[in-house]
Amino acid sequence: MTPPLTIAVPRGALMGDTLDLLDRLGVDTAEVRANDRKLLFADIGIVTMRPSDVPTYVEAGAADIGITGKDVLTEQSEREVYELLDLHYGFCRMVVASVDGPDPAVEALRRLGIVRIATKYLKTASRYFEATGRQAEIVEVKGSVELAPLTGLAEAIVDLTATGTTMRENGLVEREHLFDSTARLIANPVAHKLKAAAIDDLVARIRDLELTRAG
Ligand SMILES: Nc1ncnc2c1ncn2[C@@H]1O[C@H](COP(=O)(O)OP(=O)(O)OP(=O)(O)O)[C@@H](O)[C@H]1O
Ligand SMILES: O=P(O)(O)OC[C@H]1O[C@H](OP(=O)(O)OP(=O)(O)O)[C@H](O)[C@@H]1O
Repeated sequence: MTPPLTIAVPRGALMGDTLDLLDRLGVDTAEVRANDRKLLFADIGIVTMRPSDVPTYVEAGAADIGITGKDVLTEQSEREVYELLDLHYGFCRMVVASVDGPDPAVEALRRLGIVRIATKYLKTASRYFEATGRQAEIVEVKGSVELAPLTGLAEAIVDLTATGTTMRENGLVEREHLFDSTARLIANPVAHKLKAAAIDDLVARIRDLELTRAG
């Protein structure tokens, strides 16, 4: 039988909790867990991908619904997807950080009137510095952002932190907090109408699970 919904499942940090949630909803995810390189599981309606690709697939209708971080949705705010639920896992914080001691970002702004910010989150960072009235040159890096202020590539970073371990091990301290992020359930707007019964049922069952766990 064809599954009623196709769901975009994030790989990486959000994958374990996402598969645990799907298991609790009665989807048997054993095949996904056992196949690290396989991407499409048509029999159970699961497609796996990088979290930052989830909004792309859901907006296009290649997946009816998907799960990704609020950080990803904030960065890709132009995507036409509906955010249906906060799933309360994948907790992390978007912050500005720089090396411990006198803040090099403050110093750069004072001396040059501009600060270099390294980040994977280009729009989030540029919007934040614009909104706070500071001139920033946003330098794109693809990962391990914490390296940038240690090497002189930038005075500060905009990045996620969860336990704080990565920042601590690299001698960085949090300077500003932009927002908290958790995993969110999103839906394609057309699927949300055409498959309303299946999506409403899923949302209700996730809410029930949360109530059961809270109680
Ligand atoms: N340390 C963390 N603890 C908890 N959740 C995190 C952490 N880091 C990131 N996340 C959440 O998990 C998502 C995916 O992070 P992960 O590092 O696994 O992917 P990635 O390889 O960086 O993916 P992409 O290339 O799509 O950005 C983030 O967008 C965020 O919502
Ligand atoms: O506070 P912590 O618990 O140490 O987590 C923070 C780290 O997690 C994320 O990295 P990720 O694993 O996504 O790797 P990345 O460098 O490729 O983004 C984030 O970019 C930090 O580097």
